[in-house]
Amino acid sequence: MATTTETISEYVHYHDGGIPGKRRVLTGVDAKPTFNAVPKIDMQRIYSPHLADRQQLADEVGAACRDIGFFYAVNHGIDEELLDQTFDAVKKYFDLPMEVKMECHNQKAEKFRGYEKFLEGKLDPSTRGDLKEGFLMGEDFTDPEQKLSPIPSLAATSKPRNQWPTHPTALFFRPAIYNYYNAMLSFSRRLLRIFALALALPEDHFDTLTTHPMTNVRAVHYPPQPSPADVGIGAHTDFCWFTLVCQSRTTSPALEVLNGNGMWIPVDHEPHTFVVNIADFLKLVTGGTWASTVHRVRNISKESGMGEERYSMPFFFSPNEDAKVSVLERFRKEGKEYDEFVVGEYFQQRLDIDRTTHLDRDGQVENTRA
Ligand SMILES: O=C(O)CCC(=O)C(=O)O
Ligand SMILES: [Fe+2]
Repeated sequence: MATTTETISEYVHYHDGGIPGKRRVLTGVDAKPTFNAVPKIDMQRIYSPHLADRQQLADEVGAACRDIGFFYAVNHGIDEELLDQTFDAVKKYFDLPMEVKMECHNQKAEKFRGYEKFLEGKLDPSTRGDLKEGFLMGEDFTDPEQKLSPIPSLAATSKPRNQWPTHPTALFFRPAIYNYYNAMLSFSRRLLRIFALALALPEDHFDTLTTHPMTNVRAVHYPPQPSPADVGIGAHTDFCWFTLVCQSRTTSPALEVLNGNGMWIPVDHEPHTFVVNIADFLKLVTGGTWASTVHRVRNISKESGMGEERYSMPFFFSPNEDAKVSVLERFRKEGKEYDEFVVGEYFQQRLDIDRTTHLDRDGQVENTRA
């Protein structure tokens, strides 16, 4: 992908729903109407006691979810100091010696929770691997910080899932990540209600599906990439309901979003905002009306002479692991059958695919969805 994504290339390659896809690059008279920027949406109305305000916000959010699949959430109400402190903790964690980080190597955990080494992820098999290191945590009924009671139908959830460092120099990390996680979780629950309104559903429509949601924070460190052939994270769509990303400042934009003409649109750092993107489950329940848009990260700051380290903190939010979801009534076509699927099973399949698939350059599926 990184090697095939310039505008002179004929196709852009990516992973969509775990399936290799490609999109033709359309220029000149072939170009179709699509987005060329990611809009900023003022989220203050999410806290309004007036439904009319929340509905107005939902209308703006709905248009972005349909036309782009991405938007910046500004004025989101999450304490800016908390975000700065979390970034500080994340930088400090990645600066720790490798042996301290490797105590929690993600290969030791069932759901790849814990520390991921440089080049261990490889979303684009045409590269040498994702030029990033990360730390993944998520829902865990045994972590007291989450104040969750085990759900009888999910016996497995009472086993620990997260791995946390025990080395004295790394103990600061867990509380810092939990401060961020808890703030993001509350905000995400509110945002889901806005999504419901945007889909012309009652505000609480998704609440029963998200009583004990699947969630993840992934702290990521992208060093300046030495070569244009490298990629921080290969082109992909996310497999959750939606993602909120807080990104650190780099002079050159690093996060990029693929538009309908196969062009990469940069998503600059905007201080103290979140980049929100729709992911596969919301695309699925809306019958494809909302876009789970392909994106990637390249930390090209070295090329501009700056050589800045980049950090990001995606928060992934999904329905309950045992929730069954299908295409919403209003997006169904008459006479067509729709399968229901269990969220946790779909999630695990995607996790397995991401770990095992390699793009077969001859066998790719073309996908031209904007
Ligand atoms: O680092 C970023 O800005 C985005 C990361 C991302 O796309 C992901 O982790 O799925
Ligand atoms: Fe992503």
